[in-house]
Amino acid sequence: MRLIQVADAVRYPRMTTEELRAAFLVDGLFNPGQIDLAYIDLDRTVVGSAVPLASPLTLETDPDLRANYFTERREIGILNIGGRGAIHVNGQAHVLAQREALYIGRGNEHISFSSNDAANPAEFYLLSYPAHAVYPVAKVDAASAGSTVLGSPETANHRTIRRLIHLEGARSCQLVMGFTELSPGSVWNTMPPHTHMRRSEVYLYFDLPANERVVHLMGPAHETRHLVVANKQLIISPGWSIHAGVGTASYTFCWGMGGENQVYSDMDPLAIADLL
Ligand SMILES: O=C(O)C(=O)C[C@H](O)C(=O)CO
Ligand SMILES: [Zn+2]
Repeated sequence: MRLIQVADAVRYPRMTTEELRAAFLVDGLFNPGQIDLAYIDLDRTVVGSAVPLASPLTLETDPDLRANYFTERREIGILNIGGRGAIHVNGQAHVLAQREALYIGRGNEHISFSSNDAANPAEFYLLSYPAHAVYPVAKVDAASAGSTVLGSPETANHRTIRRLIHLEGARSCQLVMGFTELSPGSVWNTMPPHTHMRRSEVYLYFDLPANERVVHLMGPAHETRHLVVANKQLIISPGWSIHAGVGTASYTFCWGMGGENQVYSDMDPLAIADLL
């Protein structure tokens, strides 16, 4: 498992583009026929992907976790961004269509992934944090997701936020997870921006055409930087950083958070005019 060491707010202003990308951007996920995992030293986040082809893939523990099995002390949120597939938890199959999610709580020893059609494989995105208690395995489909429409076409930020794992939905210890769909013609996410020192956040950008990019903004309001992000790349956002972006085309992104407060609306809002 790769280890990613995130930079702090003091070191961050002097970092080069290459250093910023190494500390805050994760790529190389979603390899066909593989499970890929990365451990981030911020809120002990594990991100990963599973793309099963003809044979199922089993989620093994990793020596770095010093755990007998992956969810011995962890919970996982999983969003399928590919074709139809199934997640098998202790022998029970949970079928997930595209954009459906599964919460797996602590204490589930046997987890594997399969695709219905190897030619159009499921692409499971995994986001995991330590868990202190057991919450039940729960599937979340589009109909049961909480949704909020924000922004407007005039400001190119019209979008639908879909909350999958949260206080009023599938319950968890610290994970809060969902995805945001940009409406056709809208390209801005999370603008005006916010921070939340109580939680770090991870953004996985997807459904972005191969030659298009998202210019992701990070940093404290008075010291912003950008990261140019391609499809299926992921951004790590510490509590002190804004997380917003503008695409050269519409896209979708999965957001997920870990920390000590699961209230989605617990944000410290910033005005656009505060940004430097
Ligand atoms: O477009 C948005 O606005 C978002 O999706 C915001 C994220 O959900 C977020 O930052 C939650 O803290
Ligand atoms: Zn946020």
